[in-house]
Amino acid sequence: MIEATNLAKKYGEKVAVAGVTFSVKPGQVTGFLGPNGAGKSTTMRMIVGLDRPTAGSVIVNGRPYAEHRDPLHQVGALLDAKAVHTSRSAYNHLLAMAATHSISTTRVNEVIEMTGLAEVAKKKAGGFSLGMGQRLGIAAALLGDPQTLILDEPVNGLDPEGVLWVRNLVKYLAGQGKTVFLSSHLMSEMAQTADHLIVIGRGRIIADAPIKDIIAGKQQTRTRIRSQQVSELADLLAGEGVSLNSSENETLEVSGLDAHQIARIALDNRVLIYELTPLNASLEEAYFDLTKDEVEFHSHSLANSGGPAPEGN
Ligand SMILES: Nc1ncnc2c1ncn2[C@@H]1O[C@H](COP(=O)(O)OP(=O)(O)OP(=O)(O)O)[C@@H](O)[C@H]1O
Repeated sequence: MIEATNLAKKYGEKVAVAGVTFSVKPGQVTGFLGPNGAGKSTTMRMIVGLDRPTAGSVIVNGRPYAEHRDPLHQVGALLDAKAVHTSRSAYNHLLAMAATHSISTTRVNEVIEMTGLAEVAKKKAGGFSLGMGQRLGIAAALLGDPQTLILDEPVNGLDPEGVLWVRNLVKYLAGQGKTVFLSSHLMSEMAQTADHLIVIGRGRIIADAPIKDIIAGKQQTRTRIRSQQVSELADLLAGEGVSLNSSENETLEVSGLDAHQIARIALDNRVLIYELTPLNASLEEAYFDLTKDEVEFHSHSLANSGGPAPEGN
């Protein structure tokens, strides 16, 4: 269990975290989402005592991280996968960690197996690919079989098999009653992994709810229609509160009317429809809705910038 109370961090005049109160509960996967610079890493770093709060407090499993006598058994964290001795092998890196925390060599071998590092364990970590580095960081986080796991962008750089593995691993650990807190920018992945979400923007919590409620909170559901008479149908459906979008031939996306209403109008007007699909709002849409005013670093659309620079110049 992680409990933050009015937790705040300023770097000089820059407010990175603006006094957040939340709890991350055991037995479920809690996702931590937010735009670049929103304060996710800073919050995670404060949880494990790597950054000192400017105000407020955070406790893990009942006490501040630094007050635990067996920290690796309490909290496993992956915060910066590059934070290893580059000249040490993965095996020796984990062995050194284990030795200073009374963890057996058997457990070192176990986490190496679990994370798929067996073949490269004796190689220098400095030569690892991004994905291998991530696996080593996850191995280190799991070393003490901790009650609470904090993973900052754990799937960054992992191949599809690795992404699936992390998803299954964190779900399994949550199922064992552990507390799992992870950040990711991959919405589809988060949607499949997390039970609960905390969304942060400009250092403030903007949502803290079960993921299904966050997706359901996206107000307008859309329906996709396919028909050879889309323009006729569009005229029939148009009205106040209805929005219509036709991006493909014979296809119309409608919001403001449900599938039943659309079917009724089509039938009454003898318009033949060959597809009528309610489109569930995605986490990505809900996320964009929630964070649209909170993005610090905006990208420019390709349409405005004239597209990407041509290659080879
Ligand atoms: N050591 C530091 N010194 C000064 N400012 C910092 C420092 N670390 C973070 N910040 C600033 O604090 C804010 C929050 O940063 P943080 O890294 O926590 O965001 P984040 O949500 O993890 O972003 P990202 O998704 O890009 O990793 C940003 O504006 C960042 O520039």
